[in-house]
Amino acid sequence: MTPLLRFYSVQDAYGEFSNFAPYPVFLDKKRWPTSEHYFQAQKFLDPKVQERVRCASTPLLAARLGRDRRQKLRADWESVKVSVMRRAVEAKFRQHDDLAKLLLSTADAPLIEHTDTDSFWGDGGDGSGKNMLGRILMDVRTILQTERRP
Ligand SMILES: Nc1c(N[C@@H]2O[C@H](COP(=O)(O)O)[C@@H](O)[C@H]2O)[nH]c(=O)[nH]c1=O
Repeated sequence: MTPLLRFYSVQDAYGEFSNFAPYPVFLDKKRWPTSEHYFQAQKFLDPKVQERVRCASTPLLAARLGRDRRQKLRADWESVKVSVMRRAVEAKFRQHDDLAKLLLSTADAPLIEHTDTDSFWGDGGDGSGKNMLGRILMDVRTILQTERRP
């Protein structure tokens, strides 16, 4: 059995898989400093608010802006958030070949966002979470494996 591969902090092993890792993505005709900036900005439909998130100086500040409920969340957020994340993560790995190679080097290892602060995107710390970010990474890995198979 391939051992589980857990990641979370940018500074730790496989921190490149975190949305906070400093890999810009180009999407919707704009450059986003991290996939987190893109993801958080999509919570809002107002282009001015999106732009404020895009220009946040760190991914943590982008996440704070995205999580600030003084700004109204778009009404359909719950139904679109997984596809938004998929789009951000796929762009990140397609646009940085070093990252694509790192992802492919994990072969068939289960990828787990290991954190007790998030049981939707992460594993909830005890494995009870949905690990949606890990699942999306594994889906992107499958796409890249299929495309690059000789
Ligand atoms: N890595 C990481 C976090 N986790 C990330 O937060 C995002 C989900 O945000 P939300 O849906 O607003 O709760 C998603 O990218 C998830 O991977 N949160 C943090 O505060 N610090 C961090 O280092």
